[in-house]
Amino acid sequence: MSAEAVIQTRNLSKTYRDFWGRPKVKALNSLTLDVQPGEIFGLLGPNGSGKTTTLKLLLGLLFPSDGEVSVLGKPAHEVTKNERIGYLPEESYLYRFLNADETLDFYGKLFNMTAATRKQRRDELIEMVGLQHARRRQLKEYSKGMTRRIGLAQALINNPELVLLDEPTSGLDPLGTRDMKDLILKLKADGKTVVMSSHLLADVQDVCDRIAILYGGELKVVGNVKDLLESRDETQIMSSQLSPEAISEVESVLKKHGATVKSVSHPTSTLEDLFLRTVEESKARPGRRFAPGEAPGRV
Ligand SMILES: Nc1ncnc2c1ncn2[C@@H]1O[C@H](COP(=O)(O)OP(=O)(O)OP(=O)(O)O)[C@@H](O)[C@H]1O
Repeated sequence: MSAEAVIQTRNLSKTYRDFWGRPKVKALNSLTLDVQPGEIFGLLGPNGSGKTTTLKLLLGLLFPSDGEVSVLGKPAHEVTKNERIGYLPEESYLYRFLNADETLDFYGKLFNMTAATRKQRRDELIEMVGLQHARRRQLKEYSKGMTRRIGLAQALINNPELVLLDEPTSGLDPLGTRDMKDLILKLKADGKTVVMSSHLLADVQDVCDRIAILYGGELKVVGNVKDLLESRDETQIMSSQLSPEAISEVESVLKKHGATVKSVSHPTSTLEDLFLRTVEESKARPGRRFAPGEAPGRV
């Protein structure tokens, strides 16, 4: 095992048992992986592939059936290490009748913070997650996006070194998703290690340095996102608009070098990019309408 990894699992397995102790579901089968300090690591996989089980094993909320797991240099079952971890569960269980200030104050007390530290941390976090306007509203009035934000603030109350996020963008609209992704990138910029589980692939691609894909509780793919997505046997050259004559000249040069042109087209952006540009443009110029087929320019 490498000494510096923030998370190390070796042949980690979990079988859920039924009431009688008989094996029911093999949720995780021999998972071996390392997460390095300062990286954003994505755990991907379809429903039921073992992502949440893995996060709960890291937190020591579940005991492995087999294998080893260490987090921040300690065995996962040592719950004192959780003081250095922030966890955003898939569903945050927050007190509906508290407001944002009271919620963070409550969790600050659980970490034995002084009143002055609690106030400072609360102000920093509320600003970071953009809830200043709603800090005195009860959480029962919060939208899904606002609930996710206060959940993240709560997970960060102890200024953790490692942040575990279970489906951080699920149920958020594209604006909320963009904000959450920016917050995750900010955590990395602040030197934290982030592990996030998701089945929303575009979100993972945008923020993660490395990913693991689980299927049926088994690790199928692990690696650097850019390396995994790069197709090394093809070359892409992007130029400004070319005339048909120029394109045929380029084709003949390529032929001379034994290569073939597979396609000539205009690059496309993503639907998320188009959506966000439309919202930005609508905010900036409320009266503006786009003709069918027209789109706001790239920012
Ligand atoms: N407490 C439990 N008892 C029995 N089986 C469980 C329990 N928790 C999870 N499982 C099963 O273990 C498998 C892995 O579940 P897990 O929640 O880890 O998957 P996941 O990848 O997080 O799924 P999702 O994307 O739906 O959140 C599934 O087959 C699930 O039904």
